[in-house]
Amino acid sequence: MDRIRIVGGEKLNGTIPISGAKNATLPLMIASLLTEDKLVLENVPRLADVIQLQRILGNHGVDVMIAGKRAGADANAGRTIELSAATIADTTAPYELVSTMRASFWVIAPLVARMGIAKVSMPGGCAIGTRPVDLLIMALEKLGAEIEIEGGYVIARAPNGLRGGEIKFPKVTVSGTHTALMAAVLARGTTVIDNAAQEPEVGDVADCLNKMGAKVSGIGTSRLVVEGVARLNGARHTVLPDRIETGTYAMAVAMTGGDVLLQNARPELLQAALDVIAQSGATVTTTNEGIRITRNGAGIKPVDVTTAPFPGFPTDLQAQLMALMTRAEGTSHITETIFENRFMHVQELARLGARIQLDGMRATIEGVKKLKGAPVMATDLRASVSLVIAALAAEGETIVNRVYHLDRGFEKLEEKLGRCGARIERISG
Ligand SMILES: CC(=O)N[C@H]1[C@@H](OP(=O)(O)OP(=O)(O)OC[C@H]2O[C@@H](n3ccc(=O)[nH]c3=O)[C@H](O)[C@@H]2O)O[C@H](CO)[C@@H](O)[C@@H]1O
Ligand SMILES: C=C(OP(=O)(O)O)C(=O)O
Repeated sequence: MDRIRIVGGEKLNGTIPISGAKNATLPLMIASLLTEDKLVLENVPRLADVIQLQRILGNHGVDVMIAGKRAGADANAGRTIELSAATIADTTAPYELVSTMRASFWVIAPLVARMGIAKVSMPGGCAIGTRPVDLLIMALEKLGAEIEIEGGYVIARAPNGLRGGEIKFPKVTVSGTHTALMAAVLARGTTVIDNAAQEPEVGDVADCLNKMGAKVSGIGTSRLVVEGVARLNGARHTVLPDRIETGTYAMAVAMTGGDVLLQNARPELLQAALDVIAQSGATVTTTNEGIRITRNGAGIKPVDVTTAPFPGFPTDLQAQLMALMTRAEGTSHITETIFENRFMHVQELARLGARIQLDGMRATIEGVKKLKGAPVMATDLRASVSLVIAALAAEGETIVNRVYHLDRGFEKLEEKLGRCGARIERISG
């Protein structure tokens, strides 16, 4: 199993190119199931999750080509992928494939919308809470699907097709909104999705669906209106930049000090996080090329932050911010409101010398003068990268175990940080 070795203490200086967003790429790939024509996606990050989803879609009969080559021939070949679901070979998504990644459950919506039936294993994904799918099921039922749960599978049936309906989510859910959207685009009549997630990745998927001939309005707001159409066509779409990768590297620079341009990053995708980074004492500047983060000399200031759905501070940056606050000059508070068990990084950060107390969903972080390297274990995607951030500022060597978590969502992490002066390497095997 690969590990990452970091020797802390170096400032970061240089340029980090920001990849396409994982959390947009996955539902965009799944949207290919909605049409017989070719969907071409550009700026696709080469990540373990993307490769796993290629396998899952392949199982349904989707032909996936990467920059002109067949999927699997050269996983690192290109950032343009072509997905062609001319025929759907299989409407079942088996446990072995779905259990590793939560987003793969979302195939349920396009499959039932196009084929009238889908049988999908209950999902896996990051261990950050119970992560139920009741609201996804509710959305499908509102559009006329009949749902049965059997042997760990959700079976959705709509032999006569889905019909438009009113969906009001009792809480903001990204997965629920993706599911509702992908089901509604091929339903007969109008669907209204209230309290829809406004996360930029949802907007990106809705934009792509419209390029495919869907009629979605209200994009970027909490009320989406979808006029169903009989069929969708192919399209070409460029995945938006990854705001979580952007925020992660911004916090890494705020942690180590230095001066880094986050190339292709778009500030409007993470304004709440950039505001917090600025409050912490780093300078955030928007340039034509992206976002520049600098911290030279000034100490890290404590902050008080609560995670919230977009446009609030994202839960996917909570662990990284906590790592940054371990070195703040004073006491910080971070409250997690989205996932009930997203504090797995706390005990690992403690191995490096962090002082963090948990009281339910609220963490109190007392900044320390020094962190010291240690062996640590990655527990989930964002928790793992928080350990990298802490290690970059820790004295001596840190070994991060279970790096496969990082590989799910951070493309070329060692290379991107290494080019900016970090002492970081992957130890294979
Ligand atoms: C692949 C992907 O895009 N993952 C992101 C997505 O996850 P994901 O789409 O799974 O997160 P949701 O927005 O759906 O979940 C938000 C909250 O709603 C709850 N809930 C959700 C569905 C449901 O049927 N019932 C229910 O109670 C969840 O347990 C959670 O407490 O959005 C999260 C919140 O921004 C991010 O942290 C994840 O990185
Ligand atoms: C939690 C995440 O992913 P997933 O929803 O796939 O578990 C994430 O991207 O931070």
